[in-house]
Formats: sequence, C-alpha cells, structure tokens
Amino acid sequence: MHLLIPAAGMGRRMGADRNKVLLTVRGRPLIAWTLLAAEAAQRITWIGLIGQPVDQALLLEIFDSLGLTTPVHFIAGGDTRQASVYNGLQALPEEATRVLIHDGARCLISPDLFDRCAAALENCSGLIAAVPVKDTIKQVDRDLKIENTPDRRCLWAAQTPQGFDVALLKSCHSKGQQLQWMVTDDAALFENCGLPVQVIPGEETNVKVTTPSDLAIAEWILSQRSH
Ligand SMILES: Nc1ccn([C@@H]2O[C@H](COP(=O)(O)OP(=O)(O)OP(=O)(O)O)[C@@H](O)[C@H]2O)c(=O)n1
Ligand SMILES: C[C@](O)(CO)[C@H](O)COP(=O)(O)O
Repeated sequence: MHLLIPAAGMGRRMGADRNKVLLTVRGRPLIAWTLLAAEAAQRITWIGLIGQPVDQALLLEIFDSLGLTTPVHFIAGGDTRQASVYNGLQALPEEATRVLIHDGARCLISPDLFDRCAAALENCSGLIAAVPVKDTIKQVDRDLKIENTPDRRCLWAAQTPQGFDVALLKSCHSKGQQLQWMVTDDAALFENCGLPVQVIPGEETNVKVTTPSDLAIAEWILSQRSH
C-alpha cells in the first residue's frame, strides 16, 4: 500500500520556532515516530513524505538516521494541507491504485491501524479512521450561542489514516480546486463529490499533536509503551 504523510505544516497552534513534526518527543523527532510506525506496518510498501522545502534536508536526515527499509520519497508540500495532499497525489508512482493518507502529526498511530485501514481499503473506495466522540458537541452561531446539539450517537471524530481509490481522489481534488472547496480532510472532498466514505474504528491514542498540551500527552503515551 502506498502511503502519503502530510508533514508540511507550520505548526502555528503549537507556537514553536519550527515545524512541529520536527519537535522532539521521547528523544526522537515527532515525525520519526510516525515513520517508524509505518515501517513496522506489514502492508505499507512505499512512503511519500510531504514537507516544506525548508525542512527537506532535516527530514531526509531524520529518515536516513532511522535506517528504514521502506522506500521514502520527499514531496514538496503546499500552503494548505489540501494543497500538500494534492502535490502528494501527483507524485504517486503510476502503479498506485489505492493510497493511505496519514498526518505526520499523528505520531502515536499503531502499525496495526495502518494495516487495518490498508486491508479495509481493498473492499471500498474511500475510508477514514475515526473514534466516537465522548463529549456532547454543540453547534454554535457567530456569537457563540448554541444553535444545535447533534445526536452524539451519530458523531465520530475523524482521524487519519484516510484511504482512497487514487483516480477518484485525484478527480475530487481537481474538482475541489476548480470550485475552490476548502476542506480540512480528504474525505470531505469525496463527500462533496457524492462518493461514499466508510468509517473504520481508529484509536483513542491516535491523537493529532497540535498544541503544547498534546506534546505532553504524546510523551506520556510513548512512556507507557516503553514499559
Ligand atoms: N500546508 C500544510 C499544512 C499541514 N500539513 C500537515 O497536515 C497535518 C495536519 O495539519 P495540522 O495539524 O493543522 O498541522 P499544521 O498546519 O502544522 O498546524 P497549524 O494549523 O497549527 O499551523 C500535519 O501533519 C501537517 O504537517 C501539510 O502537510 N501541509
Ligand atoms: C485530517 C484531520 O487530521 C482529520 O481530523 C484534520 O482535519 C486535520 O486538520 P488540521 O487543521 O489540518 O490539523
């Protein structure tokens, strides 16, 4: 299975002086943990690491230091996650018919979740990992007045990996560019095109490291694994 790892963000909400995937967690750059999980997965055979050109040398140094056996290719990212994934899709080998897309910032993923998503993608053209929400979710208006409380039984928090038929996803991304859709995950492009997306149970620990408190959470989770 081909895997694209978007890792070309700026980490604004982290407030760090560099791309947050380069920050150290339990002695390793955050992105190293993501790459190691992909390496340990049985079904990942190719990795496209999408990064900003300014980070290329350091990212290449990191995956060289890991001694990965899975082929890893650097792909230049874009100004948004959507643009970065678009670039990644253009860089896929011709033989790639299915692709998993996993946030570099979700460094706590287990190899098993990669493999479960890859296996499930053999039976559908679009899927996401997700977990049921635990909080009651409120939809609010611009004045933060509650407008609606959706039925929690129908609410799942989208994670990554997200997996798709490559030709269909390329078509949805192109339509999104033409119609100027701005989405925060690739599944939304599929949905906007009226294509089905299946939810696969994700992992509570598959958090997206976004703010400083997430770094502390990642440190703790990784410390529990090394016991
Ligand atoms: N132009 C971008 C923006 C984001 N990402 C990647 O998409 C994933 C999810 O994005 P997010 O957590 O929002 O990362 P940042 O955009 O770096 O964070 P922020 O929004 O706080 O700046 C991350 O692995 C990030 O590196 C990317 O490849 N290209
Ligand atoms: C793709 C994603 O991780 C699903 O929850 C999320 O939408 C990424 O959002 P971000 O703002 O780019 O971190």
